[in-house]
Amino acid sequence: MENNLPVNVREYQELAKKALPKMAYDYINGGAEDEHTLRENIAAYGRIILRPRVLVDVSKIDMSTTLLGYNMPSPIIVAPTGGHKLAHPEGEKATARAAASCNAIMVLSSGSSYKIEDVASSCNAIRFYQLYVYKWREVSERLVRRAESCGFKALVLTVDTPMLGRREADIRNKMVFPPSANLEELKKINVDTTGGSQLEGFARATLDPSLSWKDIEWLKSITTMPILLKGIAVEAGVAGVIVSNHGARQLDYAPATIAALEEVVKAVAGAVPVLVDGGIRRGTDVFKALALGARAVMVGRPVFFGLAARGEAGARHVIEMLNGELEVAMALCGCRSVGEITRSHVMTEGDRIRSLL
Ligand SMILES: Cc1cc2nc3c(=O)[nH]c(=O)nc-3n(C[C@H](O)[C@H](O)[C@H](O)COP(=O)(O)O)c2cc1C
Ligand SMILES: CC(C)CC(=O)C(=O)O
Repeated sequence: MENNLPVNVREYQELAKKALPKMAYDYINGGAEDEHTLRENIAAYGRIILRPRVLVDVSKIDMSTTLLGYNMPSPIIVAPTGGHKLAHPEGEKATARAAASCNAIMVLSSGSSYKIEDVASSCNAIRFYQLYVYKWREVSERLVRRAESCGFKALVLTVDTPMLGRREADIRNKMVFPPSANLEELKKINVDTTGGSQLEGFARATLDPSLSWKDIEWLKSITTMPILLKGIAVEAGVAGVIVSNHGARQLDYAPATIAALEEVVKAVAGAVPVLVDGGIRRGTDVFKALALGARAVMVGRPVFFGLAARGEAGARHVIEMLNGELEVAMALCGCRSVGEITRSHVMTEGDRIRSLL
């Protein structure tokens, strides 16, 4: 197999499907309800066309950028996804090493299989921590403090999950989530599993559905880390926003993220960086997101599939492939740096409709 490595993210997905038990694959791959948004997250990228420039000297391509003052060799970040032990016994430690070897920022999920401290000590890297707010604020507060003392550089507050979306495959499979090492103190909570998915029952029992704007102030009061809001379209005195629909796992019929990006970028008007995730499977997708105003992108399932198929090496290869594809896309579009990727390098559906009027 090592001589016959996958050449794109889709091939990793096929390998992951073969390697994983159905329950794990369905959990990772699935979306909410009709999975309309799940299909749209990808399809909407397909409707954006690139407009290349030629006869530009592209012998040197620089994909580097910055986020919150940190240098990144490329604008690709590993999105927070929970339960990496579902994919590999080394779980988030393997993912962290894969990201670190590419100098890519990884966002560690609140639902990680491994402890914050174990991931932090597994390798040296810039890491962010994704936070869920639990009904017991002190539980979240302790997580924030642990992440901060382990050297995590920013908090990614997920705001689209006051409760879990209805993932029907998980309900059918009676999905059981691997224990989250950081949430030991929530183990004793009574979880009602009559709905089918144990994860959904756990989320209902523990996540705080009252989370609202005022809680951003609370979070600021307990940490000096900058806060990025994930799953959102407005800004509230935070360090950045991430246009995300949680990989289409929460509200079905929410817009495809790439279709919502430009509007958010306009509203934020340069005050803070805007990131996007959901449906990125190609370097050209990253290029399109940057052209529409994203500072950086996050990828979720592709890295998870790489981890499932080939462990740390697979996760690393997925990041490398996406970087390589982005480099080719930039060269073939005549862009030598991310700063040279502009709005005029893409034609969206909206542009096409307007051009017909
Ligand atoms: C298996 C899985 C687990 C996830 N777990 C989390 C999580 O714990 N916290 C979170 O904020 N987002 C979570 N997400 C959402 C991702 O951070 C991200 O928004 C999404 O995966 C991006 O879409 P993509 O998978 O198409 O790249 C999860 C997504 C997947 C697929
Ligand atoms: C509830 C988390 C542990 C995982 C999550 O956010 C997800 O499955 O989308």
